[in-house]
Amino acid sequence: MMPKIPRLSQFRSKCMSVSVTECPFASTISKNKTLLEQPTHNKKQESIRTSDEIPGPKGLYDVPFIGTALQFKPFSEHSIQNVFRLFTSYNKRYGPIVRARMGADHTVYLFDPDDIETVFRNDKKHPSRIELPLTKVHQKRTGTPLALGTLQEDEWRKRRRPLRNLVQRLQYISKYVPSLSTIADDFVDKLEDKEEFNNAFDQLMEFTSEGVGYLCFQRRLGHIDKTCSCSKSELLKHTTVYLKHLGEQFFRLPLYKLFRTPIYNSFANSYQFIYNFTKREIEHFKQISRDSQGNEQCSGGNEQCSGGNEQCSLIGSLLKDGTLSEAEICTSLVDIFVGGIDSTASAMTFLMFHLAQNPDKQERLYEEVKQFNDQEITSEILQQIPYLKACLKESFRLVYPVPGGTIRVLDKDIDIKGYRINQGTQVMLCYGTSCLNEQYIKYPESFIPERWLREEKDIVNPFIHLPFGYGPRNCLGQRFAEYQIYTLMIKIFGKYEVSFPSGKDSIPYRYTAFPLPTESVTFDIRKR
Ligand code: HEM
Repeated sequence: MMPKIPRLSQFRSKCMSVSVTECPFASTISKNKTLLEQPTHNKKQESIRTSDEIPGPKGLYDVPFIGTALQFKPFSEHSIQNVFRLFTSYNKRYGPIVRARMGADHTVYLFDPDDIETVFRNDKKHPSRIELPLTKVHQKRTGTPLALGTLQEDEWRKRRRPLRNLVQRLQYISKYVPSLSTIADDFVDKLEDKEEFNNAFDQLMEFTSEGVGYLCFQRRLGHIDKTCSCSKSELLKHTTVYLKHLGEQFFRLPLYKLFRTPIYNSFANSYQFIYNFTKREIEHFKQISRDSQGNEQCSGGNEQCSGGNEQCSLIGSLLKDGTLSEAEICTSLVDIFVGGIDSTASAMTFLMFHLAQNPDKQERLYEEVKQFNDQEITSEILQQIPYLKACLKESFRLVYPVPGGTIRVLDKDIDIKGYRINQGTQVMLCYGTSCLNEQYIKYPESFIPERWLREEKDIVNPFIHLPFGYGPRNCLGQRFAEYQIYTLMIKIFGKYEVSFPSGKDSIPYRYTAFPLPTESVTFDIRKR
């Protein structure tokens, strides 16, 4: 169940009354910053205007495809990999509701958290997402089931239900925390006697693939190699190639629809490798089950099971559930495996960066986590780290994990800011840019984890910061990702002081699906 988010009206009055002198962060923030302004209200309009009247780029910019191309380099300063900057410029130029060309169709961009809330609250039971063109072509040619993220309606519901009952269940995922703790210990052992944590993003991918691999296949993949800083695993190599093509598919001319381009072949080859690997794991599980016939199988809900039991696996639980075919189970495991690698590694890279840049915040975190650093991390410990959770949330706000926000396709007509947006329209909910807009959040440029702590958090509208999405189509792996991040960060920040090499003050990145560093990242580390 998603936690219920209160409506904005319940806390707006409090939010509006905060002044700089009352601000709990006043010591760390310069006082000449603009105060939070009142977000625009939805006013009842006397006559509703059509969506054609929504402000946005017009003329040549409104011509299908050409209009989209003109918004990007070399015709403008914006690049496709940093598309959220284009969204920000729309907001500045046209206001809180904008309509612009995206390919053949129009997309409506919403920036006001009130309006984002309205769309989410009108989400149907089976929210639609746009199709991934490369994946779709691949599925047509090979006949493999489509990924969960691209399914719609009943097909999506059928696939998501058994996964939701396992991967989103606290009790089920908590079983994996001790194993994640061991994996984190192995990872931190690699840093022993080192003064640098080099190639950090790639190394963190090894950690996340080891963790999510354990969730999917109930065994260690051996990606954390103490002797080298970059795993040579074929599986990880293919996953990296697959994720790259997956993320870049929107930014390429879809020539692969006409013939098998080198990019298509590389994508298909990597997918097939991961799929075959997963299929072998399923066969292996079935063989073990046959060999130990008569032993009771654990579907993951067993209180006594630590998650280390061979039979307490996601594969076993999905086979036992029986609603998905074996091919669908295989595809679902691939979805989970690939979904949890670069996403979580990117989140940790930027969290470490923000903490390295803010030593006072890092010190507060150290005080919170130092007591747990030598222990096996348990789900109880993960209830006692509010500051680490706030740090992650704040880090996500500054480097949004998805470019700009999320897309929904409207299921019915909705009236927003006096305009009728018709059923079937693609709507981009731009909370990923609004959370950096001082109209909606105070001191947007500053890293202030404190704003998310219980005492303070209700001064921020929750609908401007949803790093894992919202509603029935939210991120399936949110809980697992968070557990992985918390476990490793406790181990690292409980033992090391982390800083960024002098002379450097940023990590250049670009978005594929997630923000990925464009150059190797190194942190300086000093044992406490
Ligand atoms: C920090 C890490 C992660 C971030 C920031 C993230 C973010 C997201 C977001 C924003 C969505 C779309 C939600 C929406 O449209 O409302 C999503 C979907 C999804 N995520 Fe994650 N994710 C992360 C980690 C993971 C992990 C670890 C897994 C697997 C264990 C995973 C599996 C998925 C899947 C399968 C979907 C598609 C869900 C569907 O369409 O039903 N993600 N994620």
